[in-house]
Amino acid sequence: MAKIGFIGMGNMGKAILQGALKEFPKTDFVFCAKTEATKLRVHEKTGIDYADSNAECANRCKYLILAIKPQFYEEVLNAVRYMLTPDHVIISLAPGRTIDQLKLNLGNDKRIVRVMPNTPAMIGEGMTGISCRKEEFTDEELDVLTRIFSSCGKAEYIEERLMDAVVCASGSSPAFVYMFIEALADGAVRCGMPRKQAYIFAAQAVKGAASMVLETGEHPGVLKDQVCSPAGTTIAGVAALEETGFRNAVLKGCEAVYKKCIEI
Ligand SMILES: NC(=O)C1=CN([C@@H]2O[C@H](COP(=O)(O)OP(=O)(O)OC[C@H]3O[C@@H](n4cnc5c(N)ncnc54)[C@H](OP(=O)(O)O)[C@@H]3O)[C@@H](O)[C@H]2O)C=CC1
Ligand SMILES: O=C(O)[C@@H]1CCC=N1
Repeated sequence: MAKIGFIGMGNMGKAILQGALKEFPKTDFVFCAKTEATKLRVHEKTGIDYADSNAECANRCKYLILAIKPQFYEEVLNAVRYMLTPDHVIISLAPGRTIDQLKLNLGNDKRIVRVMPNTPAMIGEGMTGISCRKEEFTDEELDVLTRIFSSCGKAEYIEERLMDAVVCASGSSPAFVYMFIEALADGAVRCGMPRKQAYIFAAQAVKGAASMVLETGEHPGVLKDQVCSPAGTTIAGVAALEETGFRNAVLKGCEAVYKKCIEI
């Protein structure tokens, strides 16, 4: 099996590497980062070999994962461009960068995969959208891609036009959920619960509710109705949230994410 290379070992690079190490032997990996400090830290922790430069990293792998922030793309692509061949599988994590834009930059003969993971990948509970022109890839290559991203949670192939929606639904949304958990815990603290305990109760409620949606396959509205007793506590809370435009606030958040994807 050919090598899997990472350029960037921050939040997402480390999370994907951690998952993929369960699927592939250590010797299959090589990485590069900007600073020596990151290279040494990751090498000491994982035993994975690192490259001296981004170009060397690209030269030593077949699957190249670009785990850098979008603002560093130009710099990194300029450094690796002449090492990339049509045999490389180039995997971009950047929101908003289309396959066409990347091909325009790197050459039409280059094969690009767009993925949108999320930070729960760090604990094997990620959700990743994968998009590529499948006809450009062999079954073995598609299998390797699935294995890499399934190793850190769920992974699904989607049409590229849905990539910005994936950023809303699962890429950025963990931040919204953490804000919700924080707010729930504030509410419980206000009612007298110690803060540490409040985070556990709130987070477990969110985790349990999410698992109910996934495991029962029920419509979220039906599951909500099961919690609301007539003239009970929950419906009083639901009514208050609706007054403040709770759902609309979330829709507005998603709209802002979507707009930023287009702009970026
Ligand atoms: N964080 C998230 O929730 C998600 C992020 N993404 C996408 O994933 C990508 C990576 O994001 P994230 O992991 O959060 O970013 P981080 O800032 O956590 O990590 C970025 C990494 O890139 C390295 N880097 C920066 N410049 C260079 C360079 N010139 N050459 C080589 N390496 C470089 C940094 O090196 P060093 O450590 O040495 O500074 C660092 O290891 C982005 O495109 C982001 O949009 C996608 C989904 C979710
Ligand atoms: O905020 C960002 O741009 C990245 C993409 C999705 C999550 N984090």
